[in-house]
Formats: sequence, structure tokens, C-alpha cells
Amino acid sequence: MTELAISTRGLRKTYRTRRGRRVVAVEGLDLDVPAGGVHGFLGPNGSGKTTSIRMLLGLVRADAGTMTVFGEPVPRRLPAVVSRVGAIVESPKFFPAFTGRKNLELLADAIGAPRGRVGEVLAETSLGERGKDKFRTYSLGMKQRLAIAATLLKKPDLLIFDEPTNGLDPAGIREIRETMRDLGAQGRTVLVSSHILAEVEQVADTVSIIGHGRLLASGTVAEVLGSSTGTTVKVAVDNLQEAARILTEAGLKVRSEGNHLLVDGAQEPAEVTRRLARRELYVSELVPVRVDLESVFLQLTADEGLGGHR
Ligand SMILES: Nc1ncnc2c1ncn2[C@@H]1O[C@H](COP(=O)(O)OP(=O)(O)OP(=O)(O)O)[C@@H](O)[C@H]1O
Repeated sequence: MTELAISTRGLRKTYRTRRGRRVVAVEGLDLDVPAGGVHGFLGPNGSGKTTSIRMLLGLVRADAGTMTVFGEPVPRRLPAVVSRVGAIVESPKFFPAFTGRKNLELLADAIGAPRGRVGEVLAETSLGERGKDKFRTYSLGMKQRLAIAATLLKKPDLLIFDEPTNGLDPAGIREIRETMRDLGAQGRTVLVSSHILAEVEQVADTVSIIGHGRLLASGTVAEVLGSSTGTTVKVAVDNLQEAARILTEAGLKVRSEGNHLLVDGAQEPAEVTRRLARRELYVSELVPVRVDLESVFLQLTADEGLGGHR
């Protein structure tokens, strides 16, 4: 069996608002995060990602359910695993007038990490030479990478990022994405929460999708994408109506979109061409439509009546 970095069963958390209203933030969450690689923890705003992470870190008490981190039940055994976990939930305060390196050296001293580690973590986050520059000259992406470097000082096996690219520009987003990918490739476990699915799709090895505090889907990115409708192809043909009738008769799902048909459920794209050619309809364009996490997510939440936002 694959080793699990994180596992939760029946995790539940209800908040009471100041007006006394009950808000169910997490509702029976079963989450498994395999050790090693990047795991995307995906869900719309307010779906319970931050609350789940806070429960795992012992910052919020669960109402019900069990959790383990590297096999240790938490929060009871948190002291035994806490040194293996680094969380970048909020950026640490750095001194603007000091260099990135100096800031990390001060932190290393504070937590008892060897100073030699500073050069290593600067390299791991591709800050390298920029470590000699003052913190206040850094771009947002570099500031965020310095926060990651600070977390790496104690060599954590599990890194937790809560919406790490919030507020970053496209270049900053790419920098953080590459850093996460490198960390996962080194054998560390990276848990990254996000509501931006396209962003996570490019780095995650495995994903869990949640909605309203419940698990909706999980597995490798390919498995989650594959669990959707199957092949979808966009077809252009002279007689759209006749083509739609033929394909529907053959048991395929057909929708029209402008001058095209969107056809779901074919074994392979060529099946569509074959069925139409047999009836003397010739396809002028046939394009497989790429399924992405965003569309799987919308489909899952629509099935649950959850909607993307609330
Ligand atoms: N301290 C709190 N008191 C009351 N309600 C809360 C509290 N913290 C979170 N909630 C509510 O719990 C639900 C889940 O919130 P949570 O922050 O865990 O979701 P999230 O998926 O991390 O969303 P986001 O990406 O917006 O942070 C939301 O409805 C939120 O309003």
C-alpha cells in the first residue's frame, strides 16, 4: 500500500457565527494524500479547504472524525510529526532592509537550523544569487519563494500551501508553480489548496476535489479527468441536423454549438467519422475537445447542486 502523508476520515467542523447561525465548514471529509509528489486540494471559495488544513495543523479543533499525518494520529501526536511539516499559511515577517540571505540566517539561528542550510534553501527555491539583494527589492513572487525557503530550513517532508499564488502576477504564479513541482520531484509531499483548477492541473500528480466540505473526486489528474464523460469531439459537417439524428440514434450524446456539433461518448473520434460516412455525410472538421479539471469540477458540482460559488 502507498504510504499516506495525510489521511482523514469523517472529518467535520461546524462554526457558529456571532448571530448564532451554524455554518458547516467541513462535512464528513475523507481525504488521502499519498506521500511524495504534489497533491492539489481543490474546491471553490468557502468549500472548507482552509478549515481542513487548520484542523490538520492543530489550529482548529475538529467536531468529529479522525486524522493522521505520516501515520500518526493528530492532533494527539502532533508533537511527534510537527518537525516533518512545514506550512506556508501566512508569510512570515521579513526585515525589508536586510538581504534575503540575512533574513534566512536570522530565522535559522532562531529555530536552531545550521547556517549552511541557508544556501541550500536559496538554491532549492531558485533564489540563488538574489539572496544577496535586499528583501524590499524583491518581486511578490520572490517574497513568496523566500517564505517557502524559510519553511524549508527545517527540511520538512510535508509542505502545506494554502492558496499560494493569491495576489501574484502571472510570472510570480509560474515561479511558485515551478518551485512546488521541484519540491514534489525531490520526493517531498506538497499539499496545495486552490480554487484555480487550471493552475494546479499543471503541477499536481494527484488531486482531491471538495465541495461544501465533502470529497467529490480524488485520484491522479488523469484518473479524475478520465472519470468525466469520456471522449468529446467537435464535428463540422454539411447537414448538421441529419448528422445529429444519426449520432443520437447510435447512442451518442449530441449538442449543437454554432456551426458544430459536440459529441460525447464515442469510443474514439474515428467512430464519429465512420458512422457519418456510412450514411454519406462527410466530416469537414473533427477536433477532440480537451477535458480539463475545470470542466470536471463544474460537472461534479452541478451534479451535486453545489454551484461554483456561494
Ligand atoms: N471562524 C469562522 N467562523 C465562522 N465561519 C467560518 C469561520 N471560518 C470559516 N468559516 C466558514 O466556513 C466555510 C468554509 O470556509 P474555509 O475558509 O474553510 O473555506 P475555503 O475552501 O478555504 O475557502 P477560501 O478559499 O475562500 O478560503 C465558509 O462558509 C466560511 O464562511
